[in-house]
Amino acid sequence: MELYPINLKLAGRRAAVIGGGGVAERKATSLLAAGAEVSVFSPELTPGLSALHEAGRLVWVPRAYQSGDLHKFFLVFCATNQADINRQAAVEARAAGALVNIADAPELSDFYVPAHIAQGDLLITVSTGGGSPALARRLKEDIAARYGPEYGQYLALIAKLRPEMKSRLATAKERESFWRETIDHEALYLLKEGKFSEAEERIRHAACCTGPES
Ligand SMILES: C[C@@]1(CC(=O)O)c2cc3[nH]c(cc4nc(cc5[nH]c(cc(n2)[C@H]1CCC(=O)O)[C@@](C)(CC(=O)O)[C@@H]5CCC(=O)O)C(CC(=O)O)=C4CCC(=O)O)c(CCC(=O)O)c3CC(=O)O
Ligand SMILES: NC(=O)C1=CN([C@@H]2O[C@H](COP(=O)(O)OP(=O)(O)OC[C@H]3O[C@@H](n4cnc5c(N)ncnc54)[C@H](O)[C@@H]3O)[C@@H](O)[C@H]2O)C=CC1
Repeated sequence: MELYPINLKLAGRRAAVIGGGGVAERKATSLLAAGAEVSVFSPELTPGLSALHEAGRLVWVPRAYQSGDLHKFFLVFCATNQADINRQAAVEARAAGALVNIADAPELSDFYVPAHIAQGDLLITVSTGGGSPALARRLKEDIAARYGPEYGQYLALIAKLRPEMKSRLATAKERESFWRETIDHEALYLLKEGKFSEAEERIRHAACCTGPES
């Protein structure tokens, strides 16, 4: 089935994770990284989830999931090792208006979590449509080796220039061709070498030599 790719803003949004095992920990960790308010319903937690709870990063409801638990959540992850409980919780969550991910039932889920790498605001995701999470993970590792932190730094520099170029270049068409032509491998190389000010200088120079008059 064709999936629709979308990157969600989760700051201040509530997410529930049912279950406290390894899968729940992976989901809770990436939710927290995106700024979600996470509640975990589970009689037990992995050491990693316990540490997050002790650090005040998430709410732990220390018991089995009960019907009535899932009001007012934007996302719900059903990640216990009990297939029937996961399905029951999913039905309740969806009826309450949440989007639901069921760890052991892709076919019943509203969305899948892709493998991802983040370098600053650069986010690269890999999905196999549920066909092979192991392949998604392997591709992610290959991509992470190819696109290092210098890409996040480069993005931060050119993102800063965008408002300026918007006022300098009058039409969307001009801006489009400027940005398409401006990806600069030399600047990326300088960033990789740790030469931040040289890279910034180079990017600024390319931008300042462009304008309606040039
Ligand atoms: C459908 C989906 C639903 C969802 O969870 O969103 C789903 C479902 C299932 N995964 C299972 C197993 C494994 N999952 C992983 C790892 C990851 N799984 C993730 C996502 C997804 N997993 C969604 C589809 C994503 C896509 O489109 O490909 C990643 C990418 C993201 C994340 O979880 O954060 C994360 C990589 C983290 C990273 O980046 O490192 C590994 C590998 C490993 O751990 O090394 C294994 C063992 C090897 C294998 O099976 O491939 C099983 C049990 C199968 C069984 O019982 O045999 C099911 C259920 C089923 O398939 O029925
Ligand atoms: N989607 C994915 O990425 C993956 C999914 N899976 C599937 O995900 C499920 C969970 O896997 P793991 O975390 O490895 O399992 P696990 O056995 O380590 O953890 C299960 C957790 O669920 C809790 N639990 C059990 N009954 C509960 C209830 N009624 N209410 C609340 N919590 C309850 C347990 O206390 C435990 O913390 C399995 O069904 C597995 O097949 C496995 C690997 C990856």
